[in-house]
Amino acid sequence: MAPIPSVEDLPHLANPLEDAKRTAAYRAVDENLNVETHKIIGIGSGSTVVYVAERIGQYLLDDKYTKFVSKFICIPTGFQSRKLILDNGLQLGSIEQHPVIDIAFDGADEVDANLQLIKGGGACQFQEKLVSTSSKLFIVVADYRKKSPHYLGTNWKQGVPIEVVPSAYVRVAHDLENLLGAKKAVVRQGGSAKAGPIVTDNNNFIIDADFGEIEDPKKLNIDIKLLVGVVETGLFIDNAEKAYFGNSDGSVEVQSN
Ligand SMILES: O=C(CO)[C@H](O)[C@H](O)COP(=O)(O)O
Repeated sequence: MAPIPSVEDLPHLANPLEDAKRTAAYRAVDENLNVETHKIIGIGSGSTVVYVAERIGQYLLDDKYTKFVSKFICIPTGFQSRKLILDNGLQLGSIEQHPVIDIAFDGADEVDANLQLIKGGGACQFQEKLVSTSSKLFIVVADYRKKSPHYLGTNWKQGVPIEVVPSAYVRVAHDLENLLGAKKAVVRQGGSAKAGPIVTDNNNFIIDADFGEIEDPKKLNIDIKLLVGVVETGLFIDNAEKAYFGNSDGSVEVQSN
């Protein structure tokens, strides 16, 4: 028996930002996961959702919850999240087998006051969108830096991540700049870890398109989706139910519509 550690008694992590991420994730799980009624769980990608999987893994080890949590089927949003599920002893499933998800948790790059999101900093937004829009309840976990002071694009300056079919990247980048007014649309590179573009879990490329501050994310999302060659955008519209923002002082702000 390993009772679930209470959020208040946790030893500090290496830095306050990690503490903020962990507190947000643990509270999001504790306050939204219903072990008796939820069976199919979506697990997103990024550094904050690591603590979501960790918390659900703690429930699994607590005798009070084992019988429920051992029956959970967790649906990943990519390679990293598959590994998180397995490393925490949870059961892995696929969205083909479970197209309706009870609850999904994921991180975000920026969240506005209406709970519209930019996602895809980790290049997983297609599968993240597939999972979050297949979920009856979608909960965002983030640290305080992700809360937008105004429009999307105020804090997240890297641009809207857009997954594109590789052969269409020049055409899409051109259309983003010339038809939709992006200031810059660049194919994301692998950096020192890889020569050439990043290839997503679906074998596509990512274009980061800088639209500055985005006044109407709903319209922009539709406009981008209509471009030939676009697989999915990193604008998550009218999808999230709540966002948990962890602060470095240990407090958590919960935003809901
Ligand atoms: O969208 C994502 C990956 O594609 C991530 O959820 C987003 O980048 C947030 O990551 P982190 O929790 O590390 O800040």
